[in-house]
Formats: sequence, structure tokens, C-alpha cells
Amino acid sequence: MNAIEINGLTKHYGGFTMTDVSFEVPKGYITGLIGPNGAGKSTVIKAIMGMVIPEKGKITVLGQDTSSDQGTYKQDIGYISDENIYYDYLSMEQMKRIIAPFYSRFDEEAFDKYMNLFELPKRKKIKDCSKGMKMKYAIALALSHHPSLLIMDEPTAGLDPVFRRELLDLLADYILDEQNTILFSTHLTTDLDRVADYVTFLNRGRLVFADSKDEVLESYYIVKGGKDLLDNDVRKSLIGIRESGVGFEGLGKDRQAMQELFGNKVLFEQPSLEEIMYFTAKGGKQSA
Ligand SMILES: Nc1ncnc2c1ncn2[C@@H]1O[C@H](COP(=O)(O)OP(=O)(O)OP(=O)(O)O)[C@@H](O)[C@H]1O
Repeated sequence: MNAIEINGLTKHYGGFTMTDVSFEVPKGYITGLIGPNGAGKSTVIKAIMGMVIPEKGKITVLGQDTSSDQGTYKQDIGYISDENIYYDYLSMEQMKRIIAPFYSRFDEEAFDKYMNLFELPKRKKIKDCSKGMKMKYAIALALSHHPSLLIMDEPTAGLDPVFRRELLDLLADYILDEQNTILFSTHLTTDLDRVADYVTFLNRGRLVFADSKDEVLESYYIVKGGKDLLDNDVRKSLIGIRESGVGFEGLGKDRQAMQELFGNKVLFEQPSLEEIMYFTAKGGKQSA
């Protein structure tokens, strides 16, 4: 079963077009949404949250069509924005009092537990909180109404490495209840290496892939070889290439064809998610 289904999402802004993006977020797992700056990650997340109205496409969240639902599906979502959506001059406690009534299952005890766990002083004004504290506060609020779906836009941005790791562990715990689902966007593929089960990759408003992390990693290869091997046909068959003075390194998909062509004249490696993102985003244009 899927927690989220996106079909044919299309949205135009001035210089940007999101074209026919379709993917699913399976229930009970962590799905990471990756892509370079401006790829459209926030646009997708805002469309799921009903904050961006697409020109085309259908979005179903927890079985409800978001365009016909009056927003009740949001009761079950813990949403963490990448923007500051709080009143700066209020304390964290005062802001919580404004937000809590919107959620029928808001749990004060859980809120206190997370505030203590994250070492957040309730009386501190939001304007005096660091970026990381604001993110922790957003996470505390989101978890306190026991959502079955957590949607987070860049939750690890601005966090120190220690809390980043703690947060990822917390997410892994949250998913232990197989009814819960997480979708989070990030630039940091190392976040995904640690916790993601599925990966959705957007580039320039288009879907590159949406699949299980293991399938993704297995379906690509990195090839390394001498410069003399790099003719036009090889260039065309690779998704991205990086050239140096003596050789090249490229990302491709059909390993067998490349193997038949070069045998043991080249070296094959399994790419990391970061390399897949880097070569796909840059294409074959750059050289090192
Ligand atoms: N309200 C808007 N009006 C005009 N253009 C917009 C608007 N919102 C987003 N865009 C543009 O749409 C594109 C995609 O933006 P989006 O924020 O979805 O990307 P992103 O992948 O989340 O990027 P980042 O990783 O930098 O946060 C960008 O070029 C952005 O400038």
C-alpha cells in the first residue's frame, strides 16, 4: 500500500517547469527525495500539503484525493517546512498553544518529552533560537500529534552532525511502527545512505527515478578508463562523464554492453547515491 501517490504533477513558474512527475511513497518506509538546488523538491512537498496548486496531476495522501478533501488528511501528517513558519516574537510554548488546537490528537506529554529530549527551553522566544533549535522545535511539534505520515523539507539542514545523526536515529525508531511513513527531502545523500529505504530523484523539474535504494544502486555503474577509450559512442552511452588529463570516469546504466565493448580495459565500480546525483545533474559537459 502507498501512503502517497503522485500522478502527472505539472507546475510552471517563471523560469521553471515541473513536468509530469509521478511517483509513490510506500507505507511503512522512509523515502528520501533528492535533487540539486532548484530541482523542484519543495514544490512537490508543497503540492502534497495543498500549498501549491498544480496545473495538472492528481495527488492521493493516505487514500484521500487532496484536491477534493477539505484538508482533514493533514491531521495525520507531521509537516516540517524548510521555511520559518512561526511567529518570531512568541516563545516556543506560546506558539505551541496556537498550533496544538488544530490537531485533535495533540499530546502535551509527548511535546514535553521531545522538548526535554531536544534540550529546548519552552520560554525562549523563537527569534532568539538558532536555526538548529528551530528545526528541533518543528520536529517536536510535528511528532507531538502522533502523525502516521511525516513529511519534512530539508530537516537536516542547519543541524550539527551530532543532532543530525540523532534525528536520523529518531526517524528510524519512528518507522519501527510499520504503520508510519516518512518522506523527506535532502541535498545530503549521506542522510539517505543511513536511513532511506526508497529514493526519489528529481532533476530540473523531472523525475529521474523512484525506486528502492538497493535497486537504484544496483542499476547504475561507474566506469573508469584511459582517455584513448573515450570516443563519441562511449560519450553518448554514458549519463555523465568527468575527464582528467589521463583518463575519464563516467556513470552509466547498461553495464553489460560496456563490459562487452571494453572487457578488462576499464574498471567498474558501484556508485554511491552522491555520484549518481552528481553525474546525472551535471551530464557529460564538465571536465575536472
Ligand atoms: N512561488 C514561486 N514563484 C516563482 N518561482 C518559484 C516559486 N517557488 C519555486 N519557484 C522556482 O521553482 C524552482 C524549484 O524550486 P523548489 O523550491 O521546488 O526547488 P528545491 O529542489 O526544493 O530547491 P532547494 O534544494 O534549493 O530548496 C526554482 O527555480 C524556484 O526558483
